[in-house]
Amino acid sequence: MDLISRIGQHFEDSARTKLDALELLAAPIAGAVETMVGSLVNNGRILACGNGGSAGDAQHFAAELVGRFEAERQGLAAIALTTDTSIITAVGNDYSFEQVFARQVRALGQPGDVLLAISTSGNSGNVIAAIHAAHEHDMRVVALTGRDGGRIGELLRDDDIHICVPSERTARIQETHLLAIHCLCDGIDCLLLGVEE
Ligand SMILES: O=C(CO)[C@@H](O)[C@H](O)[C@H](O)[C@H](O)COP(=O)(O)O
Ligand SMILES: [Zn+2]
Repeated sequence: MDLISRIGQHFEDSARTKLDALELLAAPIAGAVETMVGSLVNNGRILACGNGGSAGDAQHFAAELVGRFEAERQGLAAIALTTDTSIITAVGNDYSFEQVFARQVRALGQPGDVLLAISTSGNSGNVIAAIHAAHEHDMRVVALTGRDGGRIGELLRDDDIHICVPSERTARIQETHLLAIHCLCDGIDCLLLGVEE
């Protein structure tokens, strides 16, 4: 396949994955918006974590809450647990890489806060450990996963929210995660500000 055809295939696959996911994901995304707004209006914070491309997604989400998405509003309390290389290297070096997010959840998380846990496989050990830490702190979890949801899908509680992209391909799952993140940002603004457009 030549490059132009490959690129066309990526565009088509990406668009199809997103459209196919709509029916399955609209309700959990809406539920996640309500969960996050419920936390934010009660002085809660959203902590976000993930590895690789999902670390970028965690930071993207936090930037749009602390900064802004499309509407002008006050900054909202979100922290990406992926950005402080001193914390990540110290915890990874002194404890284990599995603890790099959990340690931060235990240090920063308060009851009523929300953990946004992002993993395309649903099997990353440090994201799983962060979910356990969040549960210990009476935090609810919004999990963005893919494939069959992996181990994360099995450990979520009834009041957590699972947004599981029905695809087997990491790139497609990540692309749909970004769409879901923008839906979260838009929904949060909509509920907080009554933004219609
Ligand atoms: O962005 C990509 C692949 O598209 C990679 O950086 C990817 O995020 C990394 O391999 C992650 O370690 C995968 O972890 P996960 O999504 O399975 O939790
Ligand atoms: Zn990627």
